[in-house]
Amino acid sequence: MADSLSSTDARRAIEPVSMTLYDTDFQAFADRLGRSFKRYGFAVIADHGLDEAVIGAALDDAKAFFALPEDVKRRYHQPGTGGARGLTPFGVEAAKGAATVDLKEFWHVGRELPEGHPYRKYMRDNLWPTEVEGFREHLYGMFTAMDELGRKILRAIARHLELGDDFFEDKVQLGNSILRMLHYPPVPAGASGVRAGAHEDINVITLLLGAEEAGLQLKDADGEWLDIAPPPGALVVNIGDMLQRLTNHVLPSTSHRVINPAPERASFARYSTPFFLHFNPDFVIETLPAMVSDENPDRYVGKAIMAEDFLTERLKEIRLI
Ligand SMILES: O=C(O)CCC(=O)C(=O)O
Ligand SMILES: [Fe+2]
Repeated sequence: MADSLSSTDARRAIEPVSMTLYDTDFQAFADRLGRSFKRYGFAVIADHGLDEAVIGAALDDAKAFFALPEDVKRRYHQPGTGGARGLTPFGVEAAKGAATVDLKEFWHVGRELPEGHPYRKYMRDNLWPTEVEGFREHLYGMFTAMDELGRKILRAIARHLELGDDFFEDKVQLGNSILRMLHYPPVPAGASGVRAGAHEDINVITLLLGAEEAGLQLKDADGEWLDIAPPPGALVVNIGDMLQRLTNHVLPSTSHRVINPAPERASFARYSTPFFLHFNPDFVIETLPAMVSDENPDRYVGKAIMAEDFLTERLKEIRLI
């Protein structure tokens, strides 16, 4: 019998693009990726090449941290700071305009900058729990790996948009990017709220691992919710609002959510790890002239905004500041 919560049919499932094509036929990779983004706002990348040991170590440490007693975990919560670093406890974040909070807790790792760097005023120091050995090394290793892969993927997006392959490099190389280690605990029967309410990501692109545990859905152009069911180990990538805005919606930022598990998976936790790749804080987001046409007039005339100001506005909306 059809399950009304899982609406994907095979014809509409996102076809994975293999990262091996990146080296053998970059243009073909860029085109396939670009087509998927234009169609769904999402792409699925197989064979991403991230070191499994790096991913595994970070994930094990995150699981160990989330298993600590609540009062210990809460020592790493800094209320009112945008949740930029450390723990955001269960029951704090809510999707923009949502009535209920999301059924999740998460840990944020950000970029580390040398003493005296001008961007330090935008980036707080990371927090590192002393209870989990190796946490700092493993989590920052994962941050660095995701940051590099994200910049590599942006080269393909730039190729697809015909901007010059290194277009994004000097705009994101010190971006205010965030690695989010997410924990969705088991959902008790009759729980109110959802794991993650419908939202769009704020940033440039998001790289997501761990979405093979069911629940992630995107809202298709016709309003239908489609399951995103990546093959094991694949990377899900989506366009965020900042890139949608820069490209005048040529690349769409698509609404997505994580629905609660089916009864047979309700006693399982879900762990996923989005990396939110951001622009450098002082990059000004202003419609690219090449993305404006008669059919697609500039949607943001006179609305140039610095990446950091855009982020602050949006964090207020999701109750993080
Ligand atoms: O957990 C997931 O699969 C997606 C999470 C997500 O969309 C987010 O944290 O922005
Ligand atoms: Fe998201």
